[in-house]
Amino acid sequence: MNGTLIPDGASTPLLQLTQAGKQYRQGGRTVQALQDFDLALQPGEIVGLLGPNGSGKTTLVKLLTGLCGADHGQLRWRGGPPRPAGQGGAHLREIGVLLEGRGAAYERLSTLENARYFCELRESRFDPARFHHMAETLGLADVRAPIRLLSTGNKLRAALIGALIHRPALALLDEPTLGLDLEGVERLHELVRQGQREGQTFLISSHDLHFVERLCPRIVCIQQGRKRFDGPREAFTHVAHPYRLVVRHAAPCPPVPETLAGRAWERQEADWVLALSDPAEVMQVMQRWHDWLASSEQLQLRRVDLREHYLDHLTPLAPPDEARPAEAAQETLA
Ligand SMILES: Nc1ncnc2c1ncn2[C@@H]1O[C@H](COP(=O)(O)OP(=O)(O)OP(=O)(O)O)[C@@H](O)[C@H]1O
Repeated sequence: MNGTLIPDGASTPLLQLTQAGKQYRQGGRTVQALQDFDLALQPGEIVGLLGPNGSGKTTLVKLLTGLCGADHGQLRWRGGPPRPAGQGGAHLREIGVLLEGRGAAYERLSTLENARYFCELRESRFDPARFHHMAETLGLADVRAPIRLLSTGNKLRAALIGALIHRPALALLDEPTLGLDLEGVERLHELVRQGQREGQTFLISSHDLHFVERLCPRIVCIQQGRKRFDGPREAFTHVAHPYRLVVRHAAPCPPVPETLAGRAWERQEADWVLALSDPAEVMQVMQRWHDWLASSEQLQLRRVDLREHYLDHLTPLAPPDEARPAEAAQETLA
């Protein structure tokens, strides 16, 4: 797997969160931001945290950094005794955090002064060589200008340096690509990989699917405060039936060949859509229903992309007793 450090599943987790829960009050209403949330992070892992807006990602990051308390749940750090989740403690010095694309940056200071300041705050020695190497890796040239005068992308670079300068064992990066240009994203990749080579653990929350997919061997998906997926990237991106045959046709769809067990045409607006596994299945359907396909208004064959697959993962399943409209509408030509 591209030469990166593969965590040993049997080692003691750097961090272990169990059964964490957090509610907020919003006016007269209660919002369950996190529910029964378990998470173990191994040393040297890069984990991508995905979830729609309001799913609880930032709450999780805040809870791990003691910025918000938990209603219940426990946290262990380096296999130590369990403590109530969401509390402060000495371990916080070993954590670096970027929250909602912002982080450790006082805007009246320069990037250099800011990094020094945050090192002192965490009782860590400031290493000028590391600082200049980080600035160079991220492509930030003017490290002496006040941060408030920098562009949005460069403010983010300054905040990343402030968050990571003290070599935190765990880096929590919430939306680290917000406002970064393409080159900046590549450079951030490099910075994270360098950190991983030094044994750092990263939990990266982002809406940038391609960034997460390229960088993170493990994906955690959260929806409505609950964990919906936690596993290897390959399992997350694996699609059993990756091809979509999309047919625009006024006439009813034909029956699905028996060999495509369990699958059905789905009605998506004006189109009939069938999920297929491989080119052999595509050819089978095309040969069998040649005339129907040939008389269609439009015919398209495409592969499911990560975005679509991600939405499928996160779309709540319809209750079993609720017939899906496409299936209900399906008729046969036979
Ligand atoms: N301080 C707060 N007071 C009240 N409700 C809050 C507070 N912070 C978050 N929430 C609510 O908790 C839920 C989870 O929010 P959170 O910010 O953790 O989600 P998120 O996944 O980070 O969202 P986004 O992708 O939009 O940043 C949302 O319903 C949000 O409205």
